[in-house]
Amino acid sequence: MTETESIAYDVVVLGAGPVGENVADRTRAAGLSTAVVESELVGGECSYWACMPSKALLRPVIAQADARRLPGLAAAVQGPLDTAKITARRDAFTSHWKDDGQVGWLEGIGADVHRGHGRITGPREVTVAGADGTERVLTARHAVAVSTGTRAVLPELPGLAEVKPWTSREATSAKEAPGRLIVVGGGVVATEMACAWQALGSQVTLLVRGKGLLNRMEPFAGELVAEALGEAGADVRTGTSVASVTREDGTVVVVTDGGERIEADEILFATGRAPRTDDIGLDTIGLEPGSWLPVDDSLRVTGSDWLYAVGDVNHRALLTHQGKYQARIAGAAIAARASGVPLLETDPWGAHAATADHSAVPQVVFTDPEAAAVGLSLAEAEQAGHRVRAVDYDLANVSGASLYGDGYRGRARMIVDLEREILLGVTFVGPGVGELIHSATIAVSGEVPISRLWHAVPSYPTISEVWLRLLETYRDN
Ligand SMILES: Cc1cc2nc3c(=O)[nH]c(=O)nc-3n(C[C@H](O)[C@H](O)[C@H](O)COP(=O)(O)OP(=O)(O)OC[C@H]3O[C@@H](n4cnc5c(N)ncnc54)[C@H](O)[C@@H]3O)c2cc1C
Ligand SMILES: NC(=O)c1ccc[n+]([C@@H]2O[C@H](COP(=O)([O-])OP(=O)(O)OC[C@H]3O[C@@H](n4cnc5c(N)ncnc54)[C@H](O)[C@@H]3O)[C@@H](O)[C@H]2O)c1
Repeated sequence: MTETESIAYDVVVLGAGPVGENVADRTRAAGLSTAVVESELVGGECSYWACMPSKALLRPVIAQADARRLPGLAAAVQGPLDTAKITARRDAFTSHWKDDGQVGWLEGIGADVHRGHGRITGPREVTVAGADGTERVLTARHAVAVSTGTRAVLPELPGLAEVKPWTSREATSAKEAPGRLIVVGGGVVATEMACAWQALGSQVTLLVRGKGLLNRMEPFAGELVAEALGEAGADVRTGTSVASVTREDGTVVVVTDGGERIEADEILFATGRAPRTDDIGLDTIGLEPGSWLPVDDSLRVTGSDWLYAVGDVNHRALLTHQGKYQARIAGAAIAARASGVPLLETDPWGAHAATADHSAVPQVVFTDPEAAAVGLSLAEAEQAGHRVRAVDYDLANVSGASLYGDGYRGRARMIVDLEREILLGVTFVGPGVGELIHSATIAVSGEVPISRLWHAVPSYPTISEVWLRLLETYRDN
């Protein structure tokens, strides 16, 4: 028989990924009693099957590629990577898929962790079904925050389930490199995982249905990454779709839309994400199960005064750092409303408005070379009706870049809003540029005028001197 317990809180957070954890952090800091519901591991996709394990796999790959561009060091790093040691280090970064540390952290801030599958069962009510058959009804005096994230989407190909394809979960947690790996997709997961597993010992074939990789960034980002993947030995095929896939005697067999047959040991589908909202009780409150949850800038779901959707699940920006930013804002908005503040600071850039989601989202793709961007690309800026100029610079001509590695290849672009003389977007592609993007994020989110950027002097000889070159190029052309 099911035993039901009922507990009242100020706030109930559904989903304890990085975003749910941060909502709880802020509501607890405001003195609100907070329950956090988690059906798998506290820490979410990011900690166990996404950001952390993928970057732990990629870090030695990038370090080796950098070292190979330095005479005197290159010879010392010619051998293959030690995949077993790298996956062991990756396992340590995922705490061996145990969440005691993160549970302890949540308990340390005074949040109650409820393990089990949570479903909304009415206004301000979440029912948690525990694995042991228990049921707890959690009621929220002020807010329910949904931060249930996403899952991988697989294309509808007949017999795909029998092939047992990899999704991002298997690609980030595999113990060994498959001899041959087909990667389907041209987005961030596909390019990062193709780069990682090619270097870790697989022969990778990347099947991209579109014209190129990373198509949300400036076109040169995908071009430079594709070129480097090819040089690393991967077979990058653009304009290629999977017509059928089967597993024959253990071997994966893909037939492409062009009729080519490709064999592999494993196949990874990195073909996008869907919201984990199909089984969280949205129908009980008049919302569509399986849909992304649209929100206002305080992260409150359209039409509701108690339901918030934070992180991946609202589809604003599927990135951990951006979800955590939203969590800080949602937590502050929940706390302000709970304390009866009559007017919230919801104007652009106010304390209760996730304004950066619209105009200043940064992202780093951790491939060799790295691709990093913030704000709008040229195409996005033009589409939005801005009068803009794209200013380009070849990173190879920056002293700091040529010192960084011989034969340095990279490119930078800034998008100048010609009306306001501020930057709408910046993209850097090249080895070592990931750490540069925050300078651009400050320029874009701060709407720093070009006239003032001249006074932000980059140190010599760093790759950051590209800032000076971009300003000179803008001034002189
Ligand atoms: C391979 C890969 C690499 C990535 N690398 C990066 C990166 O380098 N940098 C970056 O910024 N972003 C990266 N991302 C994106 C990043 O993982 C997500 O943006 C981030 O995890 C979103 O956090 P979240 O808390 O919204 O959701 P999630 O991390 O998905 O967490 C949601 C949590 O909710 C739980 N949950 C779901 N439904 C229920 C329910 N009904 N009841 C109880 N609990 C539930 C889940 O178990 C999960 O723990 C990567 C993504 C992938 C796939
Ligand atoms: N370093 C990072 O910041 C990082 C790393 C990984 C993932 N992420 C985030 O996670 C999210 C998910 O990434 P993703 O790469 O899974 O999704 P994505 O939406 O970025 O890319 C999906 C790719 O699959 C292709 N595709 C979709 N359906 C297909 C089909 N049926 N057949 C062939 N190709 C198909 C698309 O054209 C696209 O190239 C992204 O928003 C990304 O920003 C971030």
